[in-house]
Amino acid sequence: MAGTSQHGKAFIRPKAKAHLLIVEARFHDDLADALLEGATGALDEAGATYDVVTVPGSLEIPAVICFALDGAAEGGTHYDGFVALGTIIRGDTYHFDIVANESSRALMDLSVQEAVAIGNGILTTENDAQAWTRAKKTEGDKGGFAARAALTMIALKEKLGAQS
Ligand SMILES: Nc1c(NC[C@H](O)[C@H](O)[C@H](O)CO)[nH]c(=O)[nH]c1=O
Ligand SMILES: CC(=O)[C@@H](O)COP(=O)(O)O
Repeated sequence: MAGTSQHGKAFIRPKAKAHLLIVEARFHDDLADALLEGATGALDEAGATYDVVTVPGSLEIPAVICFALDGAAEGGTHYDGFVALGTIIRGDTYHFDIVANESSRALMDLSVQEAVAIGNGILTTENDAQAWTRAKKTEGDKGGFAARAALTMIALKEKLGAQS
């Protein structure tokens, strides 16, 4: 995979034990298993705890994060950060662009408008082969990358004194 790197120096960890929500889209089931393995492996390694919510497709992921934020405001579980996992593989129609662009846009809107720590592990690929290279924990490990990115954002929120 071109430009593969673990970007180790970019990652930091929160001081306290963090609790995250992984929101995984299972549109491509086997790839979802691979992404989840990477993400949970990275969170376990960091000593973080997590819940997992499964949705049908990547377009559903941002709304679930909103539900969790609403739930926390109503006295439910508070999550320090979120990991979004999914795979979008180009088909024959414009649908790919909608799912890829809109899921990403909504995650970015949430992260900057609501100051939410999110790691985006939604793959957007031309074909299955590209997706597998990126999803496998032993190769691109984009699930693990997204989890480490979420932990880094939680740590940066802490460091900069933002409300958790
Ligand atoms: N084609 C892909 C989808 N499409 C499904 C949508 O995400 C959504 O579930 C549907 O429109 C119902 O609201 N999702 C993926 O994650 N990956 C795809 O390749
Ligand atoms: C995300 C997609 O493009 C795909 O799953 C849908 O395929 P198609 O555009 O051929 O309907």
